[in-house]
Amino acid sequence: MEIQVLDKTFIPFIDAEKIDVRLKALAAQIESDMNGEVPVFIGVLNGSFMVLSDLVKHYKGACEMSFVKMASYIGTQSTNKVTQLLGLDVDVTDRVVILVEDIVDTGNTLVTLKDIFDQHKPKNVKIFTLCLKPEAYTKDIPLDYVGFEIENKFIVGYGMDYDKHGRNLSEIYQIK
Ligand SMILES: O=P(O)(O)OC[C@H]1O[C@H](OP(=O)(O)OP(=O)(O)O)[C@H](O)[C@@H]1O
Ligand code: HPA
Repeated sequence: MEIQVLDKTFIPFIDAEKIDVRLKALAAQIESDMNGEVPVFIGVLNGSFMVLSDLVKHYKGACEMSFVKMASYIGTQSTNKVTQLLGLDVDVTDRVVILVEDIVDTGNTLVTLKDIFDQHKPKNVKIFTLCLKPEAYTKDIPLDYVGFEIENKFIVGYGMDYDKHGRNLSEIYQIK
């Protein structure tokens, strides 16, 4: 059934059961890749709150988790855009970090995040994303765990917003 979010109409795209089945499979894959390591799952707010929660429920091994948020602001010079990481409260030195995203689109967010995390000298940074738009992603950071490769159309729900709305939808919808 079509839904309306603000001024846009969306159609059902990935249902809750399909998301759950995929997360369960990926959690098992991560577990088998860990070889006894205790990973630190790091969700990137706001969008990743649902996916991290549901992913770790399927992860049966030992793990830690936390969330971070990117903060972009204009510096003293109007062209000087600075991006900062807020909330990293785990020492990730020599740890296996799994960055958890709801979506990788252009990859701009990911490039900045990966740079910041690398400065903390982790053993390894792996990238998890529930959705990937391969036509839009032109960066060369390898994506280790991808839930769904999707076409280059705007989606909403399951944590993802359209102008701050629609994050609470339990399924993913695509713009009509
Ligand atoms: O690959 P990109 O083109 O960089 O897009 C992906 C990013 O965009 C969204 O976050 P957003 O910055 O909208 O913040 P939000 O998570 O609070 O919605 C999403 O959660 C990713 O972090
Ligand atoms: O398609 C999208 N939907 C919601 N948020 C996003 N951030 C990047 N791409 C998207």
